[in-house]
Amino acid sequence: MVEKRTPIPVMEAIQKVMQFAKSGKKEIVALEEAYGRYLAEDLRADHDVPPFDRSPYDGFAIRAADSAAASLDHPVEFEVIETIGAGQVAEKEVAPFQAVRIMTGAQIPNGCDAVVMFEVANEYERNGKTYMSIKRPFRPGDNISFQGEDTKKGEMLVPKGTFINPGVQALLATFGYANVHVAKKPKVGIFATGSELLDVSEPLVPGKIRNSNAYMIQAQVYRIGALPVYFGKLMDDADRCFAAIENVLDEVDLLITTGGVSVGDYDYLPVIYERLGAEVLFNKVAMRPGSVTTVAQKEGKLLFGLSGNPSACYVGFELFVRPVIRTMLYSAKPYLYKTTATLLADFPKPNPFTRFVRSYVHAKEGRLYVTPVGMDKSNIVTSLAKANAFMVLPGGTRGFSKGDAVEIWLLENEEGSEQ
Ligand SMILES: Nc1nc2c(c(=O)[nH]1)N[C@H]1C(S)=C(S)[C@@H](COP(=O)(O)OP(=O)(O)OC[C@H]3O[C@@H](n4cnc5c(N)ncnc54)[C@H](O)[C@@H]3O)O[C@H]1N2
Ligand code: MOO
Repeated sequence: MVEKRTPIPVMEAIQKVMQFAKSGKKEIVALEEAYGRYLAEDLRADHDVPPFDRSPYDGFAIRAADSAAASLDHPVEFEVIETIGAGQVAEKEVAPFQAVRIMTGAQIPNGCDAVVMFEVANEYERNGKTYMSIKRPFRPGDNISFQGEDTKKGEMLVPKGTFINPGVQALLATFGYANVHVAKKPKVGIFATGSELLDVSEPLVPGKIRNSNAYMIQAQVYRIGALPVYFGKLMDDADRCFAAIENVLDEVDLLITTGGVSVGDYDYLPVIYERLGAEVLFNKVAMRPGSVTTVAQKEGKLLFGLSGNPSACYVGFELFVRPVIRTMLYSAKPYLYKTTATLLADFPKPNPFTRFVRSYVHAKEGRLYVTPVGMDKSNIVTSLAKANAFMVLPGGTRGFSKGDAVEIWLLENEEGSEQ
């Protein structure tokens, strides 16, 4: 007799898994190697940026008060006493009605409090001296890039868990972080199970199919910033599966298997979890696809038994594995980014279980629209290639119609959600 499994709600299943999600290890990398990693420490500004008042334009630094009487009819004249470029500091004291020729990025000379752009000044020579005149007054602070206007000392720069994108990279360089603490990439072990599986380069023979899950899961692992370790495929043989899995368990931070979790004669994962002495957290979830997703833990290490069916496998990864890995990478928002969109086609299927429909989301005139892609069955591969989101239809609902507002979870958004 085949055991009868009781499905648990998706959110409950996610919570059960997340009880075992904890922050991962850290390592130090050189800033130039840090792109694409996740910060493992909060970074605060240890100085102001800009670190001094500076000129945002090429022009003349003046004392604004001297320009008060300037008008079209009565220009005010300044003697230009020196020139400074970015990286140089003025050497002379600026007296009333004197100016310093200043280039973009140079420190504002002591006593000066405004910059006149070259374009609005008239520069000329007289008796071997340089002068410039202006035809309007300037206020203190005009055309000054102030110390600390970007960031003040002590402010939070980037919290831990931040994805180091080119902008973050620039910020870290600005503050002198030549080396940064990043999350060590969790090692994710992967086995594909099934005697029907062929390698990608093998020709098709009757009854066999190519192993697509291994490649898909490795890419999903890379996409969220972890390191896949593919151990190959396993035949449907309980003893050999057990030995292979037990053998690698110490080497990885978590383990994913695909296939073999349903109730068929060759679905050996339940047997293997038992032999390993692992606690099964659940073996049936009220979701489609991926209802057979099984998760077990052994001494806190999570073992994800994802479905063999490609779409079910994909969904199981994004729902259960992703938030665990993102938590290991210090993210406070480890879940797929959630928002709503307008449905562009009728979706008449009823939803006894929560349904995750592989969909394509696009924006038009400031609104998001969602279209289901391909067939909505768990063995379908083509829909995965077109999907950039899941349309999430709650369990217990009937069909949905074109024009309905529906929940969507974005697959390619770097920013995640808290829940
Ligand atoms: N009597 C029942 N049968 C099934 C049930 C059920 O509740 N009662 N659930 C069905 C559902 S839903 C799903 S989903 C599948 C899940 O089966 P498994 O996760 O145990 O996976 P397998 O049986 O090993 O394979 C399913 C399917 O996927 C193909 N496959 C497997 N591995 C790969 C791979 N690496 N790359 C590409 N395709 C793969 C495999 O050939 C099968 O066609 O069970 C239903 N049955
Ligand atoms: O687990 Mo199956 O994927 O519900 O279709």
